[in-house]
Amino acid sequence: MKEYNLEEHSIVKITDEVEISSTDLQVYYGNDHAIFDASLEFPKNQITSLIGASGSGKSTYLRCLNRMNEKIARVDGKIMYQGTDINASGVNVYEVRKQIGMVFQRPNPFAKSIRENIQFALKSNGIHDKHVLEERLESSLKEAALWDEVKDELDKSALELSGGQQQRLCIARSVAMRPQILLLDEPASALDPISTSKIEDTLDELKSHYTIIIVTHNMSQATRISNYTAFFHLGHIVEYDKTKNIFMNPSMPATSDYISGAFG
Ligand SMILES: Nc1ncnc2c1ncn2[C@@H]1O[C@H](COP(=O)(O)OP(=O)(O)OP(=O)(O)O)[C@@H](O)[C@H]1O
Repeated sequence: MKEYNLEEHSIVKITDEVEISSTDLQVYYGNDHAIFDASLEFPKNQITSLIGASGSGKSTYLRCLNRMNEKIARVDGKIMYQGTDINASGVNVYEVRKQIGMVFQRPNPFAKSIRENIQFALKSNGIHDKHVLEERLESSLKEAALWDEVKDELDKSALELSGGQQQRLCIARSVAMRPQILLLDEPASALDPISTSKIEDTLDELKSHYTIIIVTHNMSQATRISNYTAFFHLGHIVEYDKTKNIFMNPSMPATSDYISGAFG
């Protein structure tokens, strides 16, 4: 692979309202420095894609945004959300994760009914009113575009759903908590093209209510769904801009080489 000057980068300041941002974020796994000086601002109610070759640090960075890394890595730097640094002492990690939900690469529903998958976390958070629980069940499944397919079998095991339906159930489970931000780590990479397209349509609908940050290896997907894109290389954010600029007119040689398939 060609060597690039990683001291140089091109990161736009966004003009839209910022929902969450990182400043000079560093992540270390033991002695390995995995993320270098990552400063980014994410626009509210829009979709941002994180792209880059395998091992470039996309998932590590994403996981920092709701403190999923804190047991496995050392994280320095600030992540500001609603005026608070989420890593500051005294900040409750469970509250952070209620506001900033996460959907993983492999669908991971609980081995419970569809209804329980949605209502379990709500009940654990003190919501026991049956009317509220049923309303959240229906609204979340509708938001994740799954309601019409499952409304007559809500007590069926989630494990009997297809992979694509399971992933939409995981999205519904996240939105049931009424977060502000949804983080998704390659949510469609294990799915067929039709299920992928349904997930993309769902995300497009969801962005009017949620700020969405998605890791994807699929550059056509980033082009189709995201407003902004950040390109990662060897733990550095090399370029961040509106998606159309990243793909039509990249500023940095590494971005240009990556999107034209020279490596990755
Ligand atoms: N739990 C971990 N322990 C130690 N090192 C890790 C851990 N997770 C990731 N790394 C290292 O951190 C670097 C970034 O990995 P990361 O998974 O964030 O990259 P990525 O761009 O998301 O890759 P992929 O696209 O393959 O998922 C890599 O060198 C990886 O080996």
